[in-house]
Amino acid sequence: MTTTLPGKILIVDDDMDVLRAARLLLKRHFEQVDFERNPQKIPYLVSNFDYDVILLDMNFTRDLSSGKEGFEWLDRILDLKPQSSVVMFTAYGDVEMAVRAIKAGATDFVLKPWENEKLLATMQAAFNKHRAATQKEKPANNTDGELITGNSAAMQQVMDTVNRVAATDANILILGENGTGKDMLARHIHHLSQRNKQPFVSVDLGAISETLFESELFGHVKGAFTDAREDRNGRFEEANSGTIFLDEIGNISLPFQAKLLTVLQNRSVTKVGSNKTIPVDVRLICATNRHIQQMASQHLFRQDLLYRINTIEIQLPPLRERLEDIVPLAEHFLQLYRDKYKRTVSTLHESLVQQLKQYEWPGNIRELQHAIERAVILSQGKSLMPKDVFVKSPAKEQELDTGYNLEEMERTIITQAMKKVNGNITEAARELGLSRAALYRRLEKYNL
Ligand SMILES: Nc1ncnc2c1ncn2[C@@H]1O[C@H](COP(=O)(O)OP(=O)(O)OP(=O)(O)O)[C@@H](O)[C@H]1O
Repeated sequence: MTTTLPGKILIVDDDMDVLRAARLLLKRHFEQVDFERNPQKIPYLVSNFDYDVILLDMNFTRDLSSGKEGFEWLDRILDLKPQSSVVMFTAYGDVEMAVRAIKAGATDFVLKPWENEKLLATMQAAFNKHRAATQKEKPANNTDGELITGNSAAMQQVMDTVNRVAATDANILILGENGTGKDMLARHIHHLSQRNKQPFVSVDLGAISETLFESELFGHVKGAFTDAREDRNGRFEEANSGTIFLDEIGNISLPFQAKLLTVLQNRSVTKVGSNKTIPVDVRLICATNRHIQQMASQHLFRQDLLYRINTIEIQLPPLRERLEDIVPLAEHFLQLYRDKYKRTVSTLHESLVQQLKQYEWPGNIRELQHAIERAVILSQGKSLMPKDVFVKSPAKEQELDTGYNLEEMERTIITQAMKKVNGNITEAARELGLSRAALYRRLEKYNL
């Protein structure tokens, strides 16, 4: 079972190979991924479907490298739906063009040929941003954000620490696998702190390109680079007198670690293109899913920066080590989505409770949340059953147990090969001894 975000994605590109490969990757992480070769269809699609993120090519056929068409379509999309999250897809590593696109309202950009991880991280960040922006419009009684601590000893210990340190200004480093609730805990700490009337600014460092790092965090002044037409505050200034949450801190390069350290030591920022320092008063919370102590001992993460950020270290346990919390969390999500989707399902069936505790939950709480959301949407009875939640039996996923049905065997082998190479079509085709085109045909045939 892979983690699927409940998002709708649209990819618009005139290159069919790009569309297929990007869709194939994103389909495994988002609920719905549509694609379109003809940009003229954009107005119809954007007006009629609520897309969370649109991945938009900058250059269609008319003028191959100026990006002009991409800008025109970006404008059109934002006219139709100003809240849209648009990620620009460009084959030309032109930083100026990317910065211009972001100034024109795009959320981010990705260069072609892309790295799967990078494209995915960018799309997930754009999705989160779009959901955060649109959720602000929901009524205040929305309970999406309620923190469930459960009964496990591991979580009790975490909450003891949180309650003791939240009101102080101590810097906190939250460690834990993906989906364990680091972001949610950071917000909770801010909420318990004396700064809770001030801003909480969350920055996903893993999703910011190196070229935009400084400008995004520290701001820039007019004229600092082409298209910097006005002064812009960075995220540190936005967080002034509140809390700044730096997520994926383990992902930044050594030169940027040095820049960040300077800001933390001096408690001031300098905008790109300026030499004036601006004092900032922020409480710092950082998070990472990486083994940061080990990175420090391998000189991949600066030890002095680590000392700065981990005054208090909180380790969030993975869900498989919080077995007692699985049912309270599942029940919480059941209520949440039952109300949201106006369904009648009200309990977890006993057989499901057993399976929920046996499954490993590699995607942690996020995976559980999405599994319950999908199950509630599809549910028909009063109780959620194992088949509603575990679309495939988790224990059998790895096995090649298909009898002698050739088509089934081919499907299974292709699925395993794709998994092994993380969805890289060229490598999978090589593994399977097929051409890329032959592999594409089979992926389409089996709807993989
Ligand atoms: N204790 C909790 N109670 C209720 N929901 C939770 C809890 N912890 C996490 N969630 C939900 O699980 C999802 C993932 O949580 P969150 O984004 O905080 O995890 P994360 O560790 O920051 O993930 P990543 O490392 O991938 O950024 C969110 O939708 C959040 O609402």
